[in-house]
Amino acid sequence: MILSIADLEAAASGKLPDATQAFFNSGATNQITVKENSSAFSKYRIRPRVLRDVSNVQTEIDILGKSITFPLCMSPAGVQARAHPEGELATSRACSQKNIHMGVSSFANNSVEDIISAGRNVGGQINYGMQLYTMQDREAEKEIIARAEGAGCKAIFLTADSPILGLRYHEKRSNFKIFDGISFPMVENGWEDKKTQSHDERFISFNSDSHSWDEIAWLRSVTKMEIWIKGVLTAEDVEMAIESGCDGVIVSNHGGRQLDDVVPTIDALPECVKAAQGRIRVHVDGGIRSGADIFKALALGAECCWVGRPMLWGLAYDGQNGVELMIDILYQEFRRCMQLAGCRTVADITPDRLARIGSDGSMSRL
Ligand SMILES: Cc1cc2nc3c(=O)[nH]c(=O)nc-3n(C[C@H](O)[C@H](O)[C@H](O)COP(=O)(O)O)c2cc1C
Ligand SMILES: CCCCCCC(=O)C(=O)O
Repeated sequence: MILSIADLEAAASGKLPDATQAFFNSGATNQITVKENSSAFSKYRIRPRVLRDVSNVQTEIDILGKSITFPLCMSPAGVQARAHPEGELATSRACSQKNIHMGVSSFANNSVEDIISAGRNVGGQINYGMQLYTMQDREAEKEIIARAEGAGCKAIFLTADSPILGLRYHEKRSNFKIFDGISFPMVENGWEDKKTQSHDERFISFNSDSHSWDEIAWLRSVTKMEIWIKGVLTAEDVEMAIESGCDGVIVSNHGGRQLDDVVPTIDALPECVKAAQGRIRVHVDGGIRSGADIFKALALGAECCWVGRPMLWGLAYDGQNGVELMIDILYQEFRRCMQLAGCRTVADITPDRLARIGSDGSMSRL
C-alpha cells in the first residue's frame, strides 16, 4: 500500500534497474548532503495552536502570477525518460491536472514545446520555468531561452551550483548509461560526434565553468521572463542576486548531487530569508518528503517548496498517475498538518509555529 513518499520511493525503486536507481537516488561523493537534506528537518518540531476553527483551510498561493493548489512546484530534473517512457510529458500532464507549476530541465528528454503542450492538452493552465546552465555557446543558450519563452515559460531558472558536475561515485560504479537510446532535444544540437563521451565529458563540453553574476544582465537583455537563481545557500549570494536584479532564488544544493558536505537546505534557509528581507522571492528544495516538511520550510520563511526525487519516484512507479499520486500524498499531508497545527491560511504558517531541538536535546522557540 502506498501511503507516504517513503512507500512510493520503495515501490518505484523496485521497478528501476540498479544503475538508474543509483543515478536518481544518489548524491555526490560520500552522500552526506543527500542524507542530511532530509534528516535536518527532524530538528524542528511543530508548535500547534488549538481551537482555531480550521473548517475552511486555504492552501492555495500565487506563484509566477498564478494560483497553485498548495506551496509545491516540481524541480527541474533531467533524464526523466529513464523513469518512464513518456518522461516529462507524463510529469507535465500530472502537474497540469493537479495545478502545480513545473520546472523543465535543459536535460529533458522532450522539447519544452512538447512538454508544455502535453500539460495544456489536459486542460490545466499552470506555469512552466526553463532551467538553464551557463553555456559556452551563448548563441545556443539564447536559442533555448527563445524557445522556452516562445513556448510560454514564465521564468528562467539559472542553475548556479554547477560550474562542473559533482563527483558522483555511486553513479560511476553503477555504470549508468545516460545517453543510450534517448535524446536531449534542448541541448543536443551538434552532439552527434560526442555519443561515446561520458556524462562528465559531455557536461564539460557544453557547460561554462567561467560563469559569473554578469550573466544576469545578459539574460535580462535577451528575455522578458523572470530570472531566478537556483542553487543559492548563503546570505551573501542572496544579496548578490538582489543586486543583480534577479526575481527570486531557490535555496538548493541540487539534491546533494553537486558539492557534498554543504549545509542542508533547510538549515541554509533562515539566513537566506533574513538576507532577502522581502526584496526577492525565496523558495527551497532538497530532502522534502512530507507535508510536515513543507510546513516547516514555510514556517522558516520559504514562499514555496520544490521536489525532485519524489516526482521521479512517482513517474517511475506509474507515469502520470504516479506523479499525481505523489502530489496527492504531499497535498493531503500538508493540508492536514495545517489543520492540526491550527493554521487557516498559508500566511498563518509563521516562525512561532516551530521549535528547534538543540544538540543537547533542549527545545527552544524560534
Ligand atoms: C535525477 C536528477 C536530475 C536532476 N537534474 C537537474 C537538472 O537538469 N538541472 C537542475 O538544475 N537540477 C537538477 N536536479 C536537481 C533538482 O532540480 C533539485 O534541486 C533536487 O532534486 C531537489 O532535491 P530532492 O530530490 O531531494 O527533492 C536533478 C535531480 C535529480 C535527482
Ligand atoms: C550530461 C550531464 C547530464 C546531467 C543531467 C542532470 C543531472 O543529473 C543533474 O543535474 O543532477
